[in-house]
Amino acid sequence: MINVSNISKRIGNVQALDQLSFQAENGMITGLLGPNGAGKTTCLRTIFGLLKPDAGFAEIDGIDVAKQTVAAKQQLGLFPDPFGLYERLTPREYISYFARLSGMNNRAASAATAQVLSKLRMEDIADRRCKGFSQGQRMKTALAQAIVHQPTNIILDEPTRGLDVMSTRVLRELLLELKRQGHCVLFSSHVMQEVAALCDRVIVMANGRVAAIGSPQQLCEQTGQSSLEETFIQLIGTDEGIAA
Ligand SMILES: Nc1ncnc2c1ncn2[C@@H]1O[C@H](COP(=O)(O)OP(=O)(O)OP(=O)(O)O)[C@@H](O)[C@H]1O
Repeated sequence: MINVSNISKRIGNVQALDQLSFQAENGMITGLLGPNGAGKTTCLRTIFGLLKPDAGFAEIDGIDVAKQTVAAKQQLGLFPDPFGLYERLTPREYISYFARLSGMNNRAASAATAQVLSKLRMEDIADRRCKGFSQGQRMKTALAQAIVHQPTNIILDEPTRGLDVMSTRVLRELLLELKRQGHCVLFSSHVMQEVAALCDRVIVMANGRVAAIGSPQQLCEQTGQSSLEETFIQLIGTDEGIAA
């Protein structure tokens, strides 16, 4: 479970996060939806311990990220940019390298790598070099890297940005599978339909703040709108920077 409590963060002259609070539960997909500049990336970077909040705190399974960063990150996986894989390595080499970086010895890293390769049904590509991989194969490798240390929680920043339709579908299936396995999945997006199709709960963000929280259906009910598009426009005040 991820708990964001009253986080504020100023970057230069911009109040990127302004008393932001929400929870993302296990066994659910939670979406952070907001227009460009809403603060989504800043929020995820703070949860991952890359940025220190000016006020407030983020907890991963009850562990304060700023105070016990290493312990908190053991329960957290960050989905990396699938376009930045080490091309000369095979997925098995790449994933086990990251498993060792997370503190596992060679034997544990090999076992964890084999397990995640099987979990994501990647055995057929496990020992091929990543160079030349399709987007879907890259994405599976990137996701395997994020979850090889078996974190309960996974965060993804705009994971479908730049992906083709097929790869987007692969990623959606993978996220739903992680949810079924009881993981807490938190991802950011500015694509409305993606959030509506995948998320159990949506945190609508604008100007570093929570504009509304609820399931897609609850958000429609709250605003009295029948379409999500109208709902988000009403909540955020504009549709600029939000994609259908
Ligand atoms: N390193 C930085 N230097 C200056 N301003 C920054 C920096 N990082 C973030 N900001 C500002 O903080 C605000 C929030 O940015 P953030 O990247 O978190 O938004 P976002 O919701 O992820 O947007 P996008 O959908 O465009 O990626 C923006 O106004 C942005 O310009």
